[in-house]
Amino acid sequence: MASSYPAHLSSRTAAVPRVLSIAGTDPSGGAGTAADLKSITAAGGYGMSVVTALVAQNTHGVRAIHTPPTDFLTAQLRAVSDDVTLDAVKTGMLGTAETIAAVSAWLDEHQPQVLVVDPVMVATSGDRLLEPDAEEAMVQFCHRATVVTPNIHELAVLTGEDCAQDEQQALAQARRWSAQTGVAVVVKTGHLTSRRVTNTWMAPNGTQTPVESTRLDTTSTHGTGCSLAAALATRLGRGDTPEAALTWATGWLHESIAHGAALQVGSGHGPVDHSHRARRLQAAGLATPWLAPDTVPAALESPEQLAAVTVGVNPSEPIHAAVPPAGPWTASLWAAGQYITAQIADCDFVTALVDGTLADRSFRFYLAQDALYLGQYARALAALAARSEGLEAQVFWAESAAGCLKDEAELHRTWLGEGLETVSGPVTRAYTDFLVATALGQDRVVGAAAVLPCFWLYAQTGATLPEVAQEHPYAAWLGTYGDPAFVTATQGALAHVEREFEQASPTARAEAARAYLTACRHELEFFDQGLRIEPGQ
Ligand SMILES: Nc1ncnc2c1ncn2[C@@H]1O[C@H](COP(=O)(O)OP(=O)(O)OP(=O)(O)O)[C@@H](O)[C@H]1O
Ligand SMILES: Cc1ncc(COP(=O)(O)O)c(N)n1
Repeated sequence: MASSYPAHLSSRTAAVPRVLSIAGTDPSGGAGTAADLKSITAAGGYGMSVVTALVAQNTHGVRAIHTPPTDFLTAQLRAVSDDVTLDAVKTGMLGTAETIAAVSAWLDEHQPQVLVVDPVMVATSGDRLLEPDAEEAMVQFCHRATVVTPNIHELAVLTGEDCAQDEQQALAQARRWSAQTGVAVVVKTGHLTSRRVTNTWMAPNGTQTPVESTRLDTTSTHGTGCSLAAALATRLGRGDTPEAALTWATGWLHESIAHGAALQVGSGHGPVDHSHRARRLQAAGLATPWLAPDTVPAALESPEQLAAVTVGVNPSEPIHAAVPPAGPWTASLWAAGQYITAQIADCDFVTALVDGTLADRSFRFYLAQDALYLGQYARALAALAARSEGLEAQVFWAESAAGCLKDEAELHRTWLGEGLETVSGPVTRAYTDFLVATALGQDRVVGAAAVLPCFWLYAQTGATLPEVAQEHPYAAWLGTYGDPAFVTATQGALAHVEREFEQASPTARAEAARAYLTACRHELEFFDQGLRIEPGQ
């Protein structure tokens, strides 16, 4: 693949690439220049915009198009290029043959290193955005591109063939056209009906790099083509390889589409949420302490005092514990931690795992971190065994530690194979360091409370998972949650924590409650980290 890509591109890196969008407007903010600028920003670039046409449109469709004189278009283009070095240019709606000619004339003098052409012809609403007599000019214009991003209808126009009926036909059309023109094509199957949506980078030498994602059942797809092309231009302008750039753009767009409906913008085909990832990562990066100093009283005399602790927003209905508490102390731990149990059940990672839309890379990262986690969790359990006095407790924690190490080995054997990630991410490391330090260095009740959420919340997740079809991509993994031996182990852990609480001092109990709530939060972070990795690196 690298051999089919101009060498100067893969050797360049621009920290914040300067990216120009040349496109039409959408005052409702979902497509055109608005989508491009949001996408360029989301992809890590500095966005600039030259307007080809003013389009009166919203989520229902186009009402009117006003095309400013081409002289004015040229003036805009020159104003930018006289002053700013461009790392990438993306074109969208060009509208008329005159506009295409003006942009072509400017490109003759300012050929950028990356030119992504989205050959916009017809909007999602069915409205034409390119005059019919400009189609041939658009086809010729595409020859200038580094890569073109047609949907299957536009690909048919480019190639002069009938619209592809399936992905193989689309790939074959793109392969022929790319070989003839020397221009790469991103073949998009968004307009087909298969469960997977694949964006494939087709290089002129016929090399194909497919990037898979899952089809989302949503009407929030206004501007998806614009957004994909603008994000792709930005990542290429940054110096990413085509594979890395397309993987990033596809993964980011998937998240943006998935959360588009929540924006509640318009009543037609709504926009995608370009900023969802940025907002999510910003929230994940906040350094606010998880527990305010006075959340848990300094001493806990009774379980009722603990049950009354409120950390976050509790669910309106109390959550039923699939593995019941072993007594009043563990019942009050459950009550105090419900706000986080609810968040785990609703978190994006678990939701995507269950509906099958989780990216394979995120899943594999999670598994690798899980194996690393188990190796350290076993140490925390072994520390509890070493510090326990009664034989039964000693055997229970030691057997749990051994069970963990067996599970870790099994994870490697069955799921991970050789040569996968062997370094703990910061989220895993923070959790395991906390567990090991607590189990070794604090009162035993505190260590026992800290290791409990891993038993209890995992068992809860397992018990509340819906049945999934056999062809579900993660069916086999989801099946492992149902292991009855794990429920028995959780019951054992609950019984020991209950006993430790009964025997502990009020101040040690308070510390143990804090450790339990902190570990619950670590559980949430542990799932969520799978969505914080950078795709396409
Ligand atoms: N329902 C969906 N589920 C998941 N991803 C989607 C969906 N619809 C679109 N996409 C993503 O958006 C990309 C572009 O969408 P599409 O194939 O519809 O292009 P387009 O027709 O050029 O877009 P537009 O209609 O905005 O001009 C797809 O390649 C895919 O990555
Ligand atoms: C200015 C402009 N450019 C492109 C599109 C295509 O986007 P979609 O097909 O999603 O409506 C659009 N509607 N408006």
